[in-house]
Amino acid sequence: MEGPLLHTLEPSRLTVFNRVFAAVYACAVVALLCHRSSKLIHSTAATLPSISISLCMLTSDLLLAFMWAATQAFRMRPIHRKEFPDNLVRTVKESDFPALDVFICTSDPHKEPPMSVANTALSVMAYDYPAEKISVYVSDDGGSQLTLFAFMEAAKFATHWLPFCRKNNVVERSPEAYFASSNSWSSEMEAEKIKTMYDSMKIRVENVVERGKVGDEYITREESKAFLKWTHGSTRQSHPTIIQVLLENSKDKDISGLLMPNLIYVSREKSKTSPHHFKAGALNVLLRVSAAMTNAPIILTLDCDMYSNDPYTPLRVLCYLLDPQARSKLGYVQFPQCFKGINKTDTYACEFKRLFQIYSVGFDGLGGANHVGTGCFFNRRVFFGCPLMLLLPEIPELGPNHIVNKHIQSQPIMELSQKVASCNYENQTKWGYEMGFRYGSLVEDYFTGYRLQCEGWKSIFCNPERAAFLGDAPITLVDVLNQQKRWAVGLLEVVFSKFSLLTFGIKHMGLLMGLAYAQNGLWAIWSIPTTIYAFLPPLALLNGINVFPTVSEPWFVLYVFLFLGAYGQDILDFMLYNGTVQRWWNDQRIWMIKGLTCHLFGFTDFFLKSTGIFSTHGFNLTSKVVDDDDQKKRYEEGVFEFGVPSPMFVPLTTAAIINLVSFAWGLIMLVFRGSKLEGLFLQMFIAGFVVVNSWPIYAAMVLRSDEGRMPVRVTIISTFLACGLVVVASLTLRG
Ligand SMILES: O=c1ccn([C@@H]2O[C@H](COP(=O)(O)OP(=O)(O)O[C@H]3O[C@H](CO)[C@@H](O)[C@H](O)[C@H]3O)[C@@H](O)[C@H]2O)c(=O)[nH]1
Ligand SMILES: [Mn+2]
Repeated sequence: MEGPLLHTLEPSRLTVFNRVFAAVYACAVVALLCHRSSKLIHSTAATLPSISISLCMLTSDLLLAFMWAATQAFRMRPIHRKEFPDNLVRTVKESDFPALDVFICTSDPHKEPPMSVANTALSVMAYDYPAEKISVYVSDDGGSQLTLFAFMEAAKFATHWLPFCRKNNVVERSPEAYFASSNSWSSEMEAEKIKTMYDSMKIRVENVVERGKVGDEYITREESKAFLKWTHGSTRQSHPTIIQVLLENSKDKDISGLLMPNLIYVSREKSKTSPHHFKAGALNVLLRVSAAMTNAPIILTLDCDMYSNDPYTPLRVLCYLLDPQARSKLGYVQFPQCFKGINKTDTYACEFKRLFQIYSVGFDGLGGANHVGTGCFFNRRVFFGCPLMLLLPEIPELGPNHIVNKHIQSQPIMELSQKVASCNYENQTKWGYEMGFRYGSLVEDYFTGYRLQCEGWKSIFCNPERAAFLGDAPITLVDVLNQQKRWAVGLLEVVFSKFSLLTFGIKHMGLLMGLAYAQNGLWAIWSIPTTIYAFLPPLALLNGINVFPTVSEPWFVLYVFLFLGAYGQDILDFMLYNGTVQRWWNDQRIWMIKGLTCHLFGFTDFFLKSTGIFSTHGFNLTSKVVDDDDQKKRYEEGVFEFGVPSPMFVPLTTAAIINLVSFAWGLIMLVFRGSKLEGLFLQMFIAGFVVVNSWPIYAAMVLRSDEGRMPVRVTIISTFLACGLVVVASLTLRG
C-alpha cells in the first residue's frame, strides 16, 4: 500500500459463532414449521376453531421465522473500522482539504427551538477545519422569521465563538453543551465573558420566539430589510423563497481577523398546490442552492437537533473520502445517531442500539452502511447517477463538477439560487426520482440510501468512540409511538413500491443485502405475530385449549430452545455493544409494545391509504421540547408516560388485561383444582412473561394519580374490549 495508513477494517470476532449458531437455529426453525404444518394436515378431530387456531399460530411462526432469517444477514459479516486522522494531517496540506457544505433542516420554531438549531450550526461552523472551506446552509421549512432572527444572532456570536474554541481547544463546540458541561473552563475570565454574550443572545432569541414576532428593538434598520421578504399573506404552507446570506467567507472575519465560514438561510418557496416532499424536498433544494453558491464536493446532512460533539469529525471522514482506492465508488460515510438526555434504563429504547449500531455494523460488512438521515457525509457526485455514468442536471451549473467562480452574493448567483428554490422548479426534471434525495417514502433517508446502494455506490459506517453527533430523543411514549408509526408507514411505502426490497433489492445488491434491507423495511410485520401471541394463547388458556406441545413431549424442548436461543443471542449482542441488562429488558418490552401499537397502526394506516380510504400521510415532526417539569422528572425516574388518550394505547391495554386474567385463571386452576398444567405450561409462561412486561401498564391504570397515568377513557374502553374478546373466545374457540 502506498502512503500512510488512513483506515483499517477488522471482522468481528463473533462471525464464526454467528454462522454456526445460525445453522443450528435454522434446523430448529425448520423442524418447528414442519411440526406445525404436519399437525395441521394430520389432525383427526379437526374442527373449524382448532384449524383456525393452528393456522394463526403457523402464520405467526412463519413470519417470525422469516424475520429471524432476514436478521441473520446482519450477523454474517459484521466489521469494525478504525481511522487514523493523525496520519492524514501529516500527509495532506490543509489547503488541499476539500470544501464542505453542511445542510441543516428545521421546520417548526415551536417544536424545534431556533436556539437549539443555532447551536447545531455553531457546532459545525466551529469544526477543526479551515473555516473558509465550510458553508452552512439552513433549510427552514417553517418559513419562520423567528428562525431567521436566531441565525442573525448566531452569525454575530459566531465571530466570537469560533476564535474562542480555536484558542482554547474546546471539544464541545455547541455553546449550549459547552456551558452545560462540568469540564473546568480553560480560561475562566474569557469563558465568563463569552458565556454572558451567549446568555444574552439566548434570552433575546427565546423572547422573540415566545412573543412570536421579531420586535423592532431587536434588529437594526439594515437587518430589518431581510424581514420585509415576509409579505402579508405569507404562511408556513405558502410563501415566496427567502434566501439570506448571513456570513460570507470572502469578506466576513471573526474578531481575531480570520475568515468566517459561509452561513446561508434558505426558506424554499411553498405553495398549497405543489407537493413539497417534506425533508427530501428540502434537501434537494439545498443541493441545488448550494451547487449554485459553493458546490463543495462533500456534503454533511444534519437534523436540526444533531449538533457536533467532536470537532475532528471531518478529518475522520477524509480518511475515507481521500483514499484513492475507495474514492471513486464511495457514496457516503454514515455516523450512528447518538442521543443525549436518555434516562438510565432507556425506558423507551430510544437508543436504537440495533438499528443505529449493531445492524449498521452488519450492513457495512455486507455492502455498505444504511443511511439514517443525519450525521452523514456524502460525496456530492452520489446524487447524480451511478458511479459509472454521470447524470447531468437540467442546468449544467448544478452539476457536481461545476466550479463556482463568483461571489455568493453576486447577482447571477443569487438569481440562480432563487430560481432553483422555487416550488415548481422540479416539474419535469429527474429530481427526487433519479437525482438527489428520493421521493415516495416518509423515510427518505432509508429509501435514498437503499436506492444509492442499488445503483452500485458503496458506503461506510464510521463509529468512533466519542460520538460524532448528539441529538434529542423523544421522552414520552406517545411521541415515540408516533415517530415509529411514521417510520413504519414510510418503510411500507418502500416495500410496496416498484423498488421492493426482496425483488429489486436482491437483484441489484445480492441476497444478503436484500434481506438486510427487508428486515428493516418489514418492521411493521412484527405486529402480526406479536398481536397473535398477545391474544391467542391467553384466550385459549382461558378455555383450556392448548396450542403448544405439553411438557413431556419432545417438541417442548424445541420451543424452549427456540425461545432461549433467540433471546439469548439478542441479549449477547446487546451487551457486547455496551448495553446493560436493564436497558435490554426495556428494549424487548418496547419491541412488544410497538407490535401492538405503532406497527399495528402503521400497517393499518398504510393499507387504508392504499385502498384510498385514507388521504395521504404527513410528516408529523417529533417534538424536541419538554416544557413540563413533572414529565421530565417522571422520565428521569423511568416511569412510563401515557397521559394522552391515544387510540394506540387501546390494543396494548386490552392485551395486558387479557394476559393478566388468563394468567390468574391458570394459577387458580392450578391451586384449587390441581388441574394438569402440563399441557398449558407454555401458555402460562407466555402469559406470565407478558404480565411481567405489562407491569407499567397496570400501574398506570390503577396505582398512579399523576398526569402521566393511563387516561380513564382508555382503561374503560380496553376493559370492555377485553371482556368482549373473552366472551367471543369462549363462544367460538371451543367449537
Ligand atoms: O417537512 C419537513 C419535515 C421534517 N423536516 C426535518 O426533518 C428532520 C427530522 O425530523 P424529526 O421530526 O426529528 O424526525 P425523526 O423521526 O426524529 O427523524 C428520523 O427519521 C426521519 C425520516 O422519517 C429522518 O429524516 C431523520 O433524519 C431521522 O433522524 C428535522 O430536522 C425536521 O426539521 C423538514 O425539514 N421538512
Ligand atoms: Mn429527530
